[in-house]
Amino acid sequence: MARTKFDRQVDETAESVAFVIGRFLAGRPLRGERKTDATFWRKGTRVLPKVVEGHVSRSSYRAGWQRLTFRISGLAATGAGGYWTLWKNQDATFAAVRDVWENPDPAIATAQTGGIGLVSAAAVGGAVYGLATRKRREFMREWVTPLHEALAVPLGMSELTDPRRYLHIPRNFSDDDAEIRIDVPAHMRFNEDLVADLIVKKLALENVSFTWRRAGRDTHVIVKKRQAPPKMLRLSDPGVREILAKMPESAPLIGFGAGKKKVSVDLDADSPHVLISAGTGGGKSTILRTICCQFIHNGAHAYVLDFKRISHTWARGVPGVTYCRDIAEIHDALIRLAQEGQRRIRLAEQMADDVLEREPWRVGPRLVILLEEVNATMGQLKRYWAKIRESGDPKESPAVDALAEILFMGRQVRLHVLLVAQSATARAIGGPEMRENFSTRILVRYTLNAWRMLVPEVSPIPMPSQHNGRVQVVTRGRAQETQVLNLSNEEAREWAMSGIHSKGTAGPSLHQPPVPAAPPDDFAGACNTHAQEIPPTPATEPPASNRDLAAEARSLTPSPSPATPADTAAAATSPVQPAPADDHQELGLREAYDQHLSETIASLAALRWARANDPEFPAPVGKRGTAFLYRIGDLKKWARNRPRAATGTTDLD
Ligand SMILES: Nc1ncnc2c1ncn2[C@@H]1O[C@H](COP(=O)(O)OP(=O)(O)OP(=O)(O)O)[C@@H](O)[C@H]1O
Repeated sequence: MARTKFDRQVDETAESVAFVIGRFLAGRPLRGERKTDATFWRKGTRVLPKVVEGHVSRSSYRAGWQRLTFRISGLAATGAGGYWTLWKNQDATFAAVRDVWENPDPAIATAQTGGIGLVSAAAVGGAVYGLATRKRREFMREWVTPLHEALAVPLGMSELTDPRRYLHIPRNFSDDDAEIRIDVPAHMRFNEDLVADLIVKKLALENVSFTWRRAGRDTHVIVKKRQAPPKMLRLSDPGVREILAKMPESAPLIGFGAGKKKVSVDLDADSPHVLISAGTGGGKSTILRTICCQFIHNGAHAYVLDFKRISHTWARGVPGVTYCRDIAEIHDALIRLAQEGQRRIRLAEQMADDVLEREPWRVGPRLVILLEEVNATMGQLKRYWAKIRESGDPKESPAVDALAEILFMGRQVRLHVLLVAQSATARAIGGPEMRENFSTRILVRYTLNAWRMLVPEVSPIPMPSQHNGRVQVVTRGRAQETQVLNLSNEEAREWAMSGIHSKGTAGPSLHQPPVPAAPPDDFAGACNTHAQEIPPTPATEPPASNRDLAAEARSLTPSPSPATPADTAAAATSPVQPAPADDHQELGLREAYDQHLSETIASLAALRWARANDPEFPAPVGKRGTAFLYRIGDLKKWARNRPRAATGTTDLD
């Protein structure tokens, strides 16, 4: 008997139903098409090469038994639910349906209220979920997905494969004992070296080992750190003190990299300035302490511009350190330092190139400026200037300009800024071009945005480590993971004081003493009478350089001054000398400063600051227009008698 079309359709349908049931029970995809290499017992790790487009759902990676369990549970739950509502409680169900049918308004109102509640809950839940998974998404976007995109083709895998299925990368993969596992296809058609190279480059790894397993079905590679920097580095560790002592004068040790490799920053060879970017508690003060005490040990002079006032207690009273705590001091110090830089440039211009090359110390001793919390300090400097500036003064803070000027000065002037920023935005450091002046950058617990902004030339971004003291030191376009030498306050102090400055002499300050007769623009000459000579720096700095130390001998901070011979003479003679005739002159503050006080007071800004803040400041004796007039004799007397810094340190404590 001939089969009708209907019979054939029945057969085909029965066959399809049988297949679906078979697939259902076998835990295979119900549509029949296998998309991944998952089997009944094993989860899938990758999409099959024949699948070239379309979405591959998560369930496609599940093992057959998992799918079967899921399906049976689903069926059982549906069956039980149906039985409960439609069979066991059928009267109640029908009554409820009838009520809704006859009087739908309450049900609609409940649904509306419930809907609004549900939508609100979903929105809040979505926002919370978004925040909670932000780090994971960033991790996928920055490291896992790019690695997958690089590896899929070389490994002969479909690019549709979900990277999480075969790239097992822990979130803390930069930790010393972290282990990365990558499941690779069992076929032998890929190049191990190429794959290893891609992994190193895409995850920005250093010093890692690869352990391949190609035999059998569980084929994978394990990537682990072969050599990591030490977990902790202290001065008391064997050999560290000796290494520190042998470091070149221009290149203090920052710490150790992988394999105990010394990591240092050479201010003469690499970059004259160093940028340190770290969040609070990231170890900024430790890094500065470590670097700075080595410079002082070797004869440099440090200017600690510490708006927070207590970041570097180790440096208090250390010879060769000028500690500027309040904003007026920082303002003045920056201006003076820029002036000193200009003086050095002029001096360098007069020297033959080869002399400058051979004897760089001739321009003066190394001056290291520690600028803490640049973001906050820049803001304070601007506000301070807005408060003290008078009509006719430039709008921009001269101290901010002075910092920019110092940063642009070359390494020949031996003025170095160690600049610390919690978030070193281009604006905070004076514009994006300023970033170029820091060819050495130290980043700690950075965000990806901070890295992109500060180190755009190094990509991919190394995973930041949470380990205390673990930083990335970037020089010449290369990032080195480094464990920073952790010196305690006492050790840093001891190291700073055990070097050149320990030879019984105090370091100079930026103070200009109240002695007359120095030409106003001769910074060095003006200070010679005040500065104490620093003993020669062994090997690196011949004695000749020290004569220039007078150049720095101006203080911006008031504190009682021990009597140097010059000071004593000035102090002894000044009060008893009869006031010259012009002491009766009445002048505005600017004229008074320009004509009479520029030798005594660090800057016009300092004079204005004193007027606003010092209760001893002389009262005006008249007015010209809107400007107050002061008696010159009064101002000179006040300038002579005001408290000022001790020679060698401007530490107020
Ligand atoms: N090199 C290091 N080795 C070991 N631990 C370190 C190191 N550097 C910093 N730490 C740890 O981190 C802590 C904070 O360091 P530090 O005070 O230098 O950070 P900071 O960024 O200056 O902090 P803040 O912003 O609060 O001033 C230290 O007390 C120490 O425990």
